[in-house]
Amino acid sequence: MNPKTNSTVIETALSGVDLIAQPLLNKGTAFTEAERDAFALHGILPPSIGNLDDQVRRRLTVLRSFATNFERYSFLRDLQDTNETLFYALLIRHIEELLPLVYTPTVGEGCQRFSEIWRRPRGLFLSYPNRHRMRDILADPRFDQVRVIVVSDGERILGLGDQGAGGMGISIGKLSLYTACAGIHPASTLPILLDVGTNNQERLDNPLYVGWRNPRISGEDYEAFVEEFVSCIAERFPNALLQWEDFAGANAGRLLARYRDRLCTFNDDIQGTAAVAAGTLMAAIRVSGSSLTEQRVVLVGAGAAGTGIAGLLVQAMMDAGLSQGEARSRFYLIDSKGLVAHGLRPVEGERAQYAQSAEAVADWQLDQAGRIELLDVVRNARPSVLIGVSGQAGAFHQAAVRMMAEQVARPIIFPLSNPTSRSEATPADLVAWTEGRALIGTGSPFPPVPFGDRLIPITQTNNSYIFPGVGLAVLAVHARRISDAMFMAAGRALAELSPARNDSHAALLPPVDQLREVAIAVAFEVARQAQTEGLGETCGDEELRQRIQDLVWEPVYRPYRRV
Ligand SMILES: O=C([O-])CC(=O)C(=O)O
Ligand SMILES: [Mg+2]
Repeated sequence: MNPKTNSTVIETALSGVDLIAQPLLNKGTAFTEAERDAFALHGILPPSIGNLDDQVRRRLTVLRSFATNFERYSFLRDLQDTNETLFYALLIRHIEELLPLVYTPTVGEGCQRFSEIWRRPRGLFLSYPNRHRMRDILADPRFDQVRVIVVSDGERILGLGDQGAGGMGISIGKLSLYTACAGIHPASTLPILLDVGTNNQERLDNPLYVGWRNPRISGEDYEAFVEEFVSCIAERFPNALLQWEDFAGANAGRLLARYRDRLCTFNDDIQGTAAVAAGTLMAAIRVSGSSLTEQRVVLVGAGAAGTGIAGLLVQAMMDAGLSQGEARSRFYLIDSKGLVAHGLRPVEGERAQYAQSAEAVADWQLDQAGRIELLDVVRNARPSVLIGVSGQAGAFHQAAVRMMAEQVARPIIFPLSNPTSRSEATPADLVAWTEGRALIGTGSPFPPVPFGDRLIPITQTNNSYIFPGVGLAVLAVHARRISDAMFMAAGRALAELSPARNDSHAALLPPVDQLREVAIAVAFEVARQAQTEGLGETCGDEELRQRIQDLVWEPVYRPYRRV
């Protein structure tokens, strides 16, 4: 194996079915006559010799013929495990059509039904019963080139909750985007699922379930297991990037805080979501003609993503001149117990920093349960920005959105929960309730919404605009750590690329088919920030551009030489 990044000739000792069985080396019908001679492939392959273009066309035709997106997802997963070059060529050339299959929303169903379609191993399952073998499992020389790892414990998959071992689907999907959007070589990526059991009774009762059939371990056992995992990763991959994905709220924040100074690591749901929300917000306020420091932000969902967004935006407001106290007072966090405010209820954890004071809400209306709900927050706080990371479909209800639209000319509304079924509101409703004035960003993709004689584009405000570029930056300058300022740089770089800069009717973020250009621009700014903070190797801008470019792997068939 060991194909070198973009090297022209690949040397391999494999031949015949062994060569074809390697997804990174397999070319299927595109093996040439000379290669069929040299690698003993005659007879194994049908006689017609094709090429990548033919293969992309053929697969696309088959893909489109399926009845459901889940079948398409499953077909693509199979293709990834049999011919990765073709998988990525297809994905990159048809990214707008395929991204929603490989990633949100369909990846959600892919995780829920993971056991049904499990066929070939991809990535690593590190299960609790195997905890003493972790070091040995990771020692496999197949992983020598690994530079980017995505790990999940499957407890909070998108807004779909605990999927146990099915969470592997999310680690695989995220890493596919590192390759599709940033050109990170597939051989340098490793999806990992920490299988610590599941509390999802449907999974536990399902005879097909492939995970460890046990309730989740928690407390000290869980902490010790994760500690062992991190120690093994730090030892085996001292220069790799470790991305935490879809851990449940309390674990997500705590693990990030514990490990962010020990290795090069970040949590995508906290920091990636925050950066894309901040970048899209900066683009939106330019359209609305207001400034960041004037915004009043209501956040529905006060878990790790919510406090991550608040944290980054508070910092951005402080960079723009507000004091910390002033900046924090602009935020209204709402969780399942209503507004997070002192005097009304116990307030603890990260969210306490953003709790409104008892005086500020003294004469606000409480509901029968003694809570302050969204409608009363909107009535009293008069927000200009409403962001949802709650996983609750319908949380942005008509009365609240209509009231917001009476109070501000261009309400900025981002229902960010995934997949589509968990979006806090549909863009069509938001457009209708605000007479087309809302500036909308959604976590999952939505089609444009017709309004009067125009079509309003709906911006997909998804982490995929951020993390691929962050990964590229880390590799380009061998970053040792990842700071919040690096995510701020990513958000700002993204805002600079907004099509709405030149046309206020355009989308807030570039279209999905420009994700590769976005990743390169984001990588450059993130890498420079790492250099400024002394967290990565320094070099001039020209060299940095070249380093980034040199990392970008293209899915094309390269010639092979037998060794
Ligand atoms: O995967 C996505 O689309 C965004 C994300 O991290 C999440 O919703 O957990
Ligand atoms: Mg996530």
